[in-house]
Amino acid sequence: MAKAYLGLGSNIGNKREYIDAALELLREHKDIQITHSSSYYETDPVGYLDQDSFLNIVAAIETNLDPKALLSYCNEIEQKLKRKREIRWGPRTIDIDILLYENYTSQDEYLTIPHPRMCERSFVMIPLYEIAKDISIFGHSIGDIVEKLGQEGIRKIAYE
Ligand SMILES: Nc1ncnc2c1ncn2[C@@H]1O[C@H](COP(=O)(O)OP(=O)(O)OP(=O)(O)O)[C@@H](O)[C@H]1O
Ligand SMILES: Nc1nc2c(c(=O)[nH]1)N=C(CO)CN2
Repeated sequence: MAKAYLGLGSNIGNKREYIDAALELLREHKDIQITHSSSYYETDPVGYLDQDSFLNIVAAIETNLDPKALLSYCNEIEQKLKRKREIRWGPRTIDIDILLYENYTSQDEYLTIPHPRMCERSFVMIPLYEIAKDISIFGHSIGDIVEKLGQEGIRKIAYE
């Protein structure tokens, strides 16, 4: 089994329902177990600013799928939940990114791991830090990365 971390985000419609539906579809796969999931965070949009705030979480999984098969299942979930690609970094019902997959690295356009923009995104790093306090990415400890990013534009939501 390989350990991987997924970043999930939604900013259209009932954002929490989309995130929860994606988690459920991940759970339904026989080769994926969700071991931890972070709190939900309301986050200001990054990259393309003229859109609603996002709901973001990070989930830790154990999986027998290889990275490409995992990506293709994540894409399948995005399609099921009616994700449309219209504007780069624009609004979406659901987005699932593979952030890390064991010590695996890959750099092709179809799949780059670690996710190339993760370290500059507080909407990824803060929830990731909540469930993975001891990891390092590109030789930097996650605690240092999170401290540098700060807490601006991200608010933890206290759902029941
Ligand atoms: N680690 C990764 N996780 C998910 N998709 C990836 C990854 N690396 C490359 N990709 C590729 O990126 C393509 C575009 O993904 P997507 O439309 O979700 O980008 P985005 O979420 O809008 O932007 P960003 O990549 O900055 O998060 C996907 O079709 C996928 O093949
Ligand atoms: N706050 C926030 N901003 C984003 C997000 C996201 O999930 N949250 N995803 C993007 C493309 O992956 C672009 N911008």
